Amino acid sequence: MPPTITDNQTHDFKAHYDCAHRSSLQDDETDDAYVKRITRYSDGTVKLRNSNIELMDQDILYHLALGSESHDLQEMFGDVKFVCMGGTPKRMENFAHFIMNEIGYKLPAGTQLQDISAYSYRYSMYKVGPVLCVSHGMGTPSVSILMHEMIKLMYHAKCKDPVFIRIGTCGGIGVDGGTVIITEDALDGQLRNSHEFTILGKTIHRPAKLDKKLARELKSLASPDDPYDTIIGKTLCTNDFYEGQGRLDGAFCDFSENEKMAYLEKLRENGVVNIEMESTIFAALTHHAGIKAAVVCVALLNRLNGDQVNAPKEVMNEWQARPQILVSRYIRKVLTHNGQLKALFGHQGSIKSPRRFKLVQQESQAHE
Ligand SMILES: O=P(O)(O)O[C@H]1O[C@H](CO)[C@@H](O)[C@H]1O
Ligand SMILES: O=c1cc[nH]c(=O)[nH]1
Repeated sequence: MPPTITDNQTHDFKAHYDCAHRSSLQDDETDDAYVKRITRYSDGTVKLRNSNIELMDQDILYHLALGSESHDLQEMFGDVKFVCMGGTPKRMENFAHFIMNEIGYKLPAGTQLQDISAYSYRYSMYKVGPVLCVSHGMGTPSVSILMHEMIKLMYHAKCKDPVFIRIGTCGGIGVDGGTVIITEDALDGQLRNSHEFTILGKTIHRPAKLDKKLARELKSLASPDDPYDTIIGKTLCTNDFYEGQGRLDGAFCDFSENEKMAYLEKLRENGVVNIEMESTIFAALTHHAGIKAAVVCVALLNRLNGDQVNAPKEVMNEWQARPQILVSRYIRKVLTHNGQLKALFGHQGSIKSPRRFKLVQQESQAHE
């Protein structure tokens, strides 16, 4: 059973979590080995931490418009290695076109990229060989629902060791608009490195841990030739864009500009470099599922200078391509290392290709 923590214990959740968790370990078992044992079969395919699912005749992934009986999920998704997520359907469609070009993937003759989840009218999903590109909407509830269904999809499809990456936007703290930020630790509104869940009326916390090695690997793929900075730092995850992020320009505001600035300075002193709205739930659920994950966002503004997102549309489109370029370098690197890029797609190429993004994006917009 996961640890249960009551309200007055939340300050001590880490000790409590560690204690409950340690009691499940077998002799001499490390934490990593324990998580691997309960979340992976011996061949690396995803194992669910919920035995109810195995007992069901069928599992309907309602918000994806897919089902374990209505679709051959293993045939459709069994080769997926990377699940890339971001807020908007358009961003993920653009990314699908971009990554298709980057890995040289060819769709079967006469076919086009299609939104697999179109009939859910909730999320959009595109598949480009081993890469799934999925929109997750805004905020915790939307991401949480998607994550449950994506993790179950990985299980039904028998995917081996998938990597999940959120490709997002954020407000920077002391960093210029256009800076790419890789999350080191995701913090909640009270600066705790966990996500708070209310389950059966009880408050529990799950650690919001991302894969540090993956974060460093992504950082190493930033090129000195990139005309922007790529940094690693802590990310604050809030439940709101306006008051929740200390903005003065919401429909309501009961704090002063001085109070706002003192709060943002406090965040900065705590190593927070950006604010967005999905990182803790994304980190907590991937960690709980034993899935390697990262969050890469681009800052749309420096919150120390203001609240309004007012960069021109073309500038913002170019900024939003930056995390996608970094993630595509990573995907190419992994596929190249596994010999898959050449074997699957007969294509090697270079892993640094920011200029190509614009072309692919323009082509995809021309198809709208
Ligand atoms: O750009 P995406 O990934 O949608 O994410 C960010 O943008 C939204 C707010 O504008 C929030 O969901 C925040 O996390
Ligand atoms: O300031 C910002 C910009 C994008 N997304 C956020 O959540 N906050």
